[in-house]
Amino acid sequence: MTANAMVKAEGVHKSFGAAHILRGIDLEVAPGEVFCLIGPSGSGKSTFLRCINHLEKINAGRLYVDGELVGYRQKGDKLYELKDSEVALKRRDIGMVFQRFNLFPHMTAVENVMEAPVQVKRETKAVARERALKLLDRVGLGDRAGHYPSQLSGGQQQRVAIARALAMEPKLMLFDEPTSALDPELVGDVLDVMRDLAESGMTMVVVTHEMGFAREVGDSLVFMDGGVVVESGNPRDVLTNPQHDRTKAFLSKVL
Ligand SMILES: Nc1ncnc2c1ncn2[C@@H]1O[C@H](COP(=O)(O)OP(=O)(O)OP(=O)(O)O)[C@@H](O)[C@H]1O
Repeated sequence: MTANAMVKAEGVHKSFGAAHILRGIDLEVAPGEVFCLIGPSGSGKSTFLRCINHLEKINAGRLYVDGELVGYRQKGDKLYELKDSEVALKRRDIGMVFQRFNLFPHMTAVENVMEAPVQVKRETKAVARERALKLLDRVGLGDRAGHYPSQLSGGQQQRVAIARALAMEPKLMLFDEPTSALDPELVGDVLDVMRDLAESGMTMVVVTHEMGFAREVGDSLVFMDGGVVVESGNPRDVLTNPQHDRTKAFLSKVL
C-alpha cells in the first residue's frame, strides 16, 4: 500500500443477502485528491461510499482510511471488530454529503452547522457558532445564518449541509450525488463550493453524474459497473478516450 493513501480498497466485496453488489473493488485515493466515481444506477457507487464511512460492513477484502482498517483493529495477525464507540470516533474524521440534505427542520442554518461540534465534540456554543458562521460565509450563505431550511432553496440547503460536514474538520469528504436532487439552475452554486473546497486541498471522493465537474476538477476518475472498477485514470483521458466498451456505452448515454 502507498503509505500515505487516504483511502485504499483491496478486493472489497459487499453483499446484501444473495445480492453481490461490490465484487472486488481495488482503488486508491491520494491525500488532497478529488476522486470521482461514475457509473450506471445500481453499480454500487453509494454502497462503496457507505462502506468507507462505516455505514456498511464489507464482507471480504480490506478497506483502509488514512492507513487504518475500516471497522477493525489489528493486533498481531488478529482482527478485532471496533466497538460502536470506536466507530463513532472514526466517523468524526469523515464528512458525508448526501443527495438529500437532511437538515434539522427546526434549527436555523447556523444551528444545523453547530450541532455536531457541540453535541459530539463537546465544543462550547460560542466556539462552534463562530466557526459555523465562518463556514456559512465560505459557502456563500453568510447572510442566511438565521434562516430555517424551509426558507432556503435546495441549493442553499445543500451548501448548509456541506458547511455542516466541514464543521467537524474532517480529513476526508464523501459526496454522494450532491447535486442530483437540485433544480438545474441551483447546481452551479453547489459545484462552485465543491471546486473551492478542492482548491483548498481537501481530499474528496465524489459520486457524480456531473461529467463537467469530473473533467475540470477531478484528479482521478473511476468508472464502476456491476460492482467492479471497469476503467480508471485521469478524468480528461477516460471521458474523452474511454478504452472499454462498457465505459463507451455508458458515456454515450450521459455525455
Ligand atoms: N441496504 C441494502 N439492502 C439491500 N440492497 C441494497 C442495500 N443498499 C443497496 N442495495 C442494492 O445495491 C445495489 C447498488 O446500489 P447503490 O446505491 O450502491 O448503487 P449506485 O451505483 O449508487 O446507484 P445510483 O446511481 O442509482 O445511486 C442496488 O441494487 C441496491 O438496490
